Amino acid sequence: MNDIRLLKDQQREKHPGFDSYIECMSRSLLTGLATFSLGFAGVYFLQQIGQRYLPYTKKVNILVATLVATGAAYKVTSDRTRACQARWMAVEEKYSVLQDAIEPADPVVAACQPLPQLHICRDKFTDSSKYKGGKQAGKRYKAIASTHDESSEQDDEAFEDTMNNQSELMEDREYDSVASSAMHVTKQILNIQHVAIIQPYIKWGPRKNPTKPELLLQEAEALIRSLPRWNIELSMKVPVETLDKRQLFGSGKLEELKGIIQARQETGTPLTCVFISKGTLTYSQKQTLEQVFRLPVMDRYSVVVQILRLHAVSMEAKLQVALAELPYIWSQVKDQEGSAKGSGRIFLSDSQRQMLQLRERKLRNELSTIRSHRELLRNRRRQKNFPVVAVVGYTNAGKTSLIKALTEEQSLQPRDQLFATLDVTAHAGLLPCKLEVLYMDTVGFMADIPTGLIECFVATLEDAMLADVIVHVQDMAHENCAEQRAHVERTLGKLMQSNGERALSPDRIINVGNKIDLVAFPAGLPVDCNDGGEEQRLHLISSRTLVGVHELLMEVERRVLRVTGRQRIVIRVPMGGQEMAWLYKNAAVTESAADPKNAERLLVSVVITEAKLQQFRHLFIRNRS
Ligand SMILES: Nc1nc2c(ncn2[C@@H]2O[C@H](COP(=O)(O)OP(=O)(O)OP(=O)(O)O)[C@@H](O)[C@H]2O)c(=O)[nH]1
Ligand SMILES: [Mg+2]
Repeated sequence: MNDIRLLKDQQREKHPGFDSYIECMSRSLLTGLATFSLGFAGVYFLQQIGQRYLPYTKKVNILVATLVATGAAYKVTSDRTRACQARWMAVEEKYSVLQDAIEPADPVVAACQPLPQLHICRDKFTDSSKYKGGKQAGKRYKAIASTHDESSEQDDEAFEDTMNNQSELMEDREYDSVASSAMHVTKQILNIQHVAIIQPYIKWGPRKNPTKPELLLQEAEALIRSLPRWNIELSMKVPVETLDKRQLFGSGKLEELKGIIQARQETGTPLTCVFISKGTLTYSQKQTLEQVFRLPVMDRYSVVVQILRLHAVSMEAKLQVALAELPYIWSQVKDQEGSAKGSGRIFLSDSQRQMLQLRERKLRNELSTIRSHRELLRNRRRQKNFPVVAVVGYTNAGKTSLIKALTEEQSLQPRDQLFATLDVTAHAGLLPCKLEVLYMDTVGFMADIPTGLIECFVATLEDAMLADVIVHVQDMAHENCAEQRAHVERTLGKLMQSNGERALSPDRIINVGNKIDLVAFPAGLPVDCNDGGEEQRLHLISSRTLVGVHELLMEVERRVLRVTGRQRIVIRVPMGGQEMAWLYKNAAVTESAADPKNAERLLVSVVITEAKLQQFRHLFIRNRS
């Protein structure tokens, strides 16, 4: 059964008109069958009447009726089948015309190998809703998130319905062809890619990047390695005067690069695309470079989109990626229109523009529905009074690994890939005092990612910004640790400001230096990573070997209790009284033992907020006295 489905999917992939063909053929067969039945019934009926006047037997009647009905059915079916074929061809033709209209007109570029298509199924997350980490974790999270009332279940059902509608947006062939032509990204990445990476960098001047070109190149390589089956065949850094030139590189440099790529094509594995590690290439830069290299050219934006598409598991992440693609396509359209020496060919037809506008509206609507659901979940969490600890940091710093170490949730799968986590997910964990907290895993930050791309993910960080405590994970083994830290702090600060959230007080932030197992201590520790007061102290840990994780857990407990105004106290309560039930409901009971001085009383250790403690006093202690 699966094979048939796979075969059908392959046909659909190859022939856009496949669906209409199948539909048409089924209808022809049904019409043939109906004609046969009607024809048979009609002729048989006439023959029955004629029998009165003609000397035919019943057998002859049936024979004649069958012959006439078969003839009629054959005629109708063959006519309809021909119509079917014509329609199929028309749909195929329409798609090929559409492709021609948006593919580069240059025959050389058109002859470039198409980008690969990979069917990759990832299952890092257990569910498309707001938690990950296996059945058990799912259950725990659901228990935490749910208020057990009917209205919340109805909300969830309505939400599920909305989710089903959203899949339509994901299956839009017209959009897919526009996106693949504008960004060279494909919906399914199938084949092996052989990539040449070129890292342009400004050698001097005010626009020089503070990060060393070697590190920029390393990051570009890490981006490509995040795509399975994409192989790096060549990688080089190229100095440029400015990143805005029409052909990006000077003419001499361009010739040199062309020579290197050509030589490579003739001797080694043929390249399938060139990745220019610049945020966004303008339309004319891309056109020029594609013509020179005779290969499809991708920029950081389109490579990141490809990675995001691969890692987006939940519907929210998929919608966000879909929305993140639109600014890029529009910017290419704008560039092409603005370019005086444009080829004169229209990049997008009017109907395609309308389609993009409509798509954007729909995506925004769907996302706002999801966000209100997220807010609902957040409110439920607040009602339940669980402290929330958000884990943030540069991509690949080890956020997911740290949560795995803190919660011992085995099903979490950290991966050595950039943007492996694309959903904000919650994971329950216990502090040493037995207080339950929720750790939020978040999307990683990255420098030199165009704002349009990241903006769509900002909303997912809302949970992080509203968290009680923020754990900022830094990769100590990365050469660029200090710059990465500064980038995360800058971005977080900006996000807080633009959202009007409470300021990011140092009290709420715990700085964690991860991967110390990879660092030769102490020389490997960047000097500026450990300055600042006690609050900004860097907690050195290894999520892999678990060194320092317990101490970090103690620190998380200390901060959570302080920031949320909770305290650990021991209360003496009567055995079997209302007090105990009240405490279980309103505080975290961490231990209870019989009171050695009074057999009728219990000593209960609780973690409780000041407000709840006042309430307890008011309800029970004052009444007693
Ligand atoms: N040696 C070592 N490797 C680590 C440590 N922590 C994480 N890693 C590795 O670093 C890689 C990235 O880990 P993740 O936990 O997925 O990182 P992340 O920050 O969640 O990454 P994104 O979700 O992609 O932003 C994985 O290969 C981990 O195994 C550590 O303490 N030591
Ligand atoms: Mg992660």
